[in-house]
Amino acid sequence: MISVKNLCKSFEGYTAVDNLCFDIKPGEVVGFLGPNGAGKSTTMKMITGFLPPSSGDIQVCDLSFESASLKIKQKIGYLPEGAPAYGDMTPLQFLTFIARIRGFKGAEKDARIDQVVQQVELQEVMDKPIENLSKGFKRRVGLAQALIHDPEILILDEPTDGLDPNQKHQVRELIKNLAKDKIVIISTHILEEVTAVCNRVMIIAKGKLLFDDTPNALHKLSKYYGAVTLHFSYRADASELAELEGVDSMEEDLKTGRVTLFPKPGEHILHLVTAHAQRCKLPVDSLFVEQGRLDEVFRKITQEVTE
Ligand SMILES: Nc1ncnc2c1ncn2[C@@H]1O[C@H](COP(=O)(O)OP(=O)(O)OP(=O)(O)O)[C@@H](O)[C@H]1O
Repeated sequence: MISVKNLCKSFEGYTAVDNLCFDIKPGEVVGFLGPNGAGKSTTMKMITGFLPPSSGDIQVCDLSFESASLKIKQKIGYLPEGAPAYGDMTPLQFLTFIARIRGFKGAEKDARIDQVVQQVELQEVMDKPIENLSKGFKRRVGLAQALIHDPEILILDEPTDGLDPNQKHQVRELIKNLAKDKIVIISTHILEEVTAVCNRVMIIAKGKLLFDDTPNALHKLSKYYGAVTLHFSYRADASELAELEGVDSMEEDLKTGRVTLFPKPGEHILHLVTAHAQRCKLPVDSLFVEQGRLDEVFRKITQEVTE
């Protein structure tokens, strides 16, 4: 369990983290979302013990950094932003170095290294200098060092930044497949990532916590949640759709040719829209219920404090 109370961090008078309060329980995969400079990395650095808070309290598994800094650090695996590593070492040398620091020796050390190398699929680059590796492999080396001691808590700062779509998918699968009783905190700029891997979302802007709930609750804040969007194969008169019972309003995107129908509160309009489209033989080539648009919700939530 991580318990954060009234956490603040200032840099020469500038408040980067402003009175954060939250608890995180085992099994939670938390996505930290926020614009550039929101305070995500600074918060992560304080939870890992890398930076001291200006004020406030952090407890990790009922331990505090003042009295049990080392014990806490043993429980945490941390991938800092940019996955820093010693570039002239090979992954084998780097992971051996980290494993020793984490207290592993002999056969146990070798077994831990083998396990993480397989987990993040580093086999083919183990003897190449890290500085010569692609971004994706560098990031995987960073993940491997964070996982080497099988920590209870994993803190990953932008783990998929700069990866290609296949590599992003692999890292997300890896995070999803981690033991279900771990705490995982990831920071990301990719809104879809939170729905892909997280079961809790925190949105931070200007150091303040603005949203803390499930990805589904975030989707529900979108004005598009539950709306029905159609596309016609050629231009057609959609005005009667706006008159259907249960439809509150209609939005037409002239660029894409898409028509979106917004339901009245509490109404489900899919069956009405499909029935009308069939009856009037509208040339519909796609029709779907919107899950909510995260970019719109993110803008709405963060604009209030950034304006
Ligand atoms: N060591 C430092 N000294 C001075 N200011 C700092 C320091 N570290 C962070 N800041 C400032 O604190 C604010 C929060 O930075 P932080 O890196 O935590 O944001 P972030 O949400 O992780 O941003 P990004 O998404 O761009 O990585 C920024 O304005 C940043 O410039």
